[in-house]
Amino acid sequence: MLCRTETPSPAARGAGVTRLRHLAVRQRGGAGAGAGAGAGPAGRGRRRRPEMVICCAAANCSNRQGKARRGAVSFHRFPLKDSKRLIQWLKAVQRDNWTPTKYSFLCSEHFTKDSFSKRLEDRHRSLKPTAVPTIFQLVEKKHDKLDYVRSRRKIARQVPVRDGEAPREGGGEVAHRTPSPSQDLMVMQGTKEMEEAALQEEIGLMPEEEKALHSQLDSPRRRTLGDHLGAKPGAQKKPERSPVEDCARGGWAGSWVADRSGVSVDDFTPPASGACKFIGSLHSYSFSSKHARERPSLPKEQLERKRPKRDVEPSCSSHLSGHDKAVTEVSPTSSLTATPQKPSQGLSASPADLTPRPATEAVLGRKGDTDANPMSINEVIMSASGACKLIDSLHSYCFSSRQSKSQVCCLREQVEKKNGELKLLRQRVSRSDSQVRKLKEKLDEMKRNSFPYLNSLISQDCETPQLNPVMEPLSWMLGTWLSDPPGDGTFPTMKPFQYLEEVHISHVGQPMLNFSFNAFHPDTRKPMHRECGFIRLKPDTNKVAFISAQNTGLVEVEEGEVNGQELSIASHSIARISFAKKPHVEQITRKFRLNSDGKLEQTVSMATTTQPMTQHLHITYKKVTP
Ligand code: HEM
Repeated sequence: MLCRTETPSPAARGAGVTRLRHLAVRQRGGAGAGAGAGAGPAGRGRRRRPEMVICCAAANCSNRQGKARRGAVSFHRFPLKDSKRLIQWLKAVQRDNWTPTKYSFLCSEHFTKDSFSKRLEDRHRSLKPTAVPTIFQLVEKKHDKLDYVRSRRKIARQVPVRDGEAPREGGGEVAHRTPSPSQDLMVMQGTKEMEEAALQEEIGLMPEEEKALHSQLDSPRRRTLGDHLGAKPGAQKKPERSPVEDCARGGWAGSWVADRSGVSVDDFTPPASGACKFIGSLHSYSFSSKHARERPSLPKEQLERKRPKRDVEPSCSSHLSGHDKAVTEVSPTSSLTATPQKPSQGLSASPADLTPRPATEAVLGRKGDTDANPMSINEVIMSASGACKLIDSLHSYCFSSRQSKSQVCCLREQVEKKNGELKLLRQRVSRSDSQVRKLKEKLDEMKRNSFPYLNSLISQDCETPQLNPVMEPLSWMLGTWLSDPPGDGTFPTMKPFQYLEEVHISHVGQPMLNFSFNAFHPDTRKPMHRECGFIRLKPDTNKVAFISAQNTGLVEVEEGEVNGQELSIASHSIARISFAKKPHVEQITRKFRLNSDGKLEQTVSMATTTQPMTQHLHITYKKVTP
């Protein structure tokens, strides 16, 4: 008897043993199993299916299918996909080290009347979506495990093993199944890390109280999984908790139920399949809701494609292998009181209330389900125990998908970051270009305002025009010159003085030179004497005309000759303003010479009305522009 009563009173233990007898396997054609109690017309096919008897998982409750008047007691699945409500149920049940599976039921006696939404004509009851069991006869826990083990050992001796198969040591509940070594490996490896990661993620979102409950559920799973991982190779792995296991408390009867050896409490806690069960019961909620709800009828080929390629499958897959083998040998039309769900049903449907149904309906599915074809191996795997397997597949797929998405997100972030940086750079360059454009426009505007003539005329042709050939003999005078050293001023009527002077001699392509002489005080730099005018050459001669206007009101023309790099001229005509200061100048002579050191030298002499021709100025200039 696999029943785990919290308080194994003698009566309860006796009831448990009695219930265990109902676990006898009913396999058509199975020598070791008698005719199934529920075997009906549906059980006449070539394949065999296990029979199951629904029993209540509540402690100290012996209700099972068929015990009471039909319809008097209904059985209801644990809300495995509704983690909040599941926790409420588990709190109410108060079973230690126990995890409900899809084959775990509570009978209607643990619910108040208002927990049921309706009572169908066929006496099936339907729980309200929010229903939580509240009616329990809780008992003390002492001796629980010991009695439980005792009862189980007793049951194990009573349950036949597979047809023609010798009892095995350490076989676990599914004694009649013989997984192959490769199938055994499926429980040894898998997606434990994935499950743990996802588990932690989910638990991390839970309130502390829920975490504690999860921890309570998680603990045996880990221990058992670790034990199995450390098991010797080839040893039979604990199968997924099957209907038999879940019925251990209340009287499951399944064809694979047997325990040939002494078993421990762990045998009835989620074994290697625990991780999967846990996922199936709690953690799978999110994944199944995400994936299965969106794709409730995920084709098996698609599932196979999405399942990670590896030699072994995680968690409950080990016994699934054996289960697979066993199931393929049983009749597809065997009577099943609790119908294995197809993948779509198992994942998309909410934890369905399950009251005993006719065998035919159970095999074919719910009313209206016309899929009466025998299920394939994969379907069966995903049916009888395969919710976990399917969840694992989805889980793994989801996890790997998450990883891929994460990588994609990382890449996308990098690309976006690069794009962002590039965009900023473009903006900066654009701003720079714009600023340069604006500055240039502003500068042009200032030029137009400050030098309207240049802009309108001279600036249109900035290049210096070629010197007119007529002026070539005087080309050595071209340029800007600065006094170096300061000039010397003298005259008999005045004290000697010094002065600074800047000279510009240029041309604009015309047959003449333009000049300006600007004298400044050497100390104060204040402007002093200034004059400007033109120098012309008579074409094809060395005759030069010097035309000057001075700021003193004197206008004069000097003429002379250019010989080499020396120009000697003397006043030809002098005019002045009517109010010019006296003494008036009457004659002027000048001499320009380009010295060997590159300096320009000028000497000015004059005669006034009071003084004979006497040197007034002597100065040398250095050239400051080409
Ligand atoms: C060809 C050009 C120049 C002529 C024809 C000229 C003519 C004269 C004359 C007629 C006088 C008056 C002399 C007197 O009172 O007895 C004079 C004075 C003077 N000149 Fe010139 N001068 C010339 C260039 C310069 C230059 C380039 C300077 C430099 C700063 C200069 C500075 C002076 C000074 C300081 C005096 C004395 C005070 C004055 O009367 O203002 N002269 N000049």
